[in-house]
Amino acid sequence: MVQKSKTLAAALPTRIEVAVGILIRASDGALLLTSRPSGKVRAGWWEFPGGKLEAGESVEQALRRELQEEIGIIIGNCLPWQITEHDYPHAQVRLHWCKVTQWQGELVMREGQAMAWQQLPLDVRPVLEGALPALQWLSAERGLPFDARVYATEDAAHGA
Ligand SMILES: Nc1nc2c([nH]c(=O)n2[C@H]2C[C@H](O)[C@@H](COP(=O)(O)OP(=O)(O)OP(=O)(O)O)O2)c(=O)[nH]1
Repeated sequence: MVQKSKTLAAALPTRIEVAVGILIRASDGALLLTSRPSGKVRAGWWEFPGGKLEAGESVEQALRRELQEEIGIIIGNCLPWQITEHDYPHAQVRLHWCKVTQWQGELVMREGQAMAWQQLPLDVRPVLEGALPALQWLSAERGLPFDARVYATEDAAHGA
């Protein structure tokens, strides 16, 4: 039994820790979505900006670094919100969701992404499945209905 558990543990892929920022615009509560750059898995799909934690980094440190590197802003706050997990064929991820309401600098898409300020329900498609729980909770917070089926469909048009 011991040997079997060890083998099983060795076979399980490591869960990847990801820091994700929900940027909320003060004037109207809009949410920032960005498209995944070419060269990445699911290129062109829409997501909230963020990325993987590097060794020794906290969620806030990783989010601060990723948002500076990818969209050119320096965040002023990082309010931990939810933690979710999702299993993709390419990776098993743990998503650390933070709300961000203050930042400095102009948004610059440094990896050739597209960006869109969005109200719920989102107009952009397709959206990463791993982001759907966050969209569901955000919708609930705003008293809005949520239907996961309208997101993440392969045949839906890209972008709005
Ligand atoms: N940023 C972000 N990642 C998400 C969301 N939903 C979701 O499932 N993910 C997943 C997709 C990826 O498997 C993982 C993020 O990894 P990534 O490859 O984009 O990270 P990264 O920017 O550090 O990229 P790299 O250095 O490996 O090129 O988290 C989301 O809303 N935002």
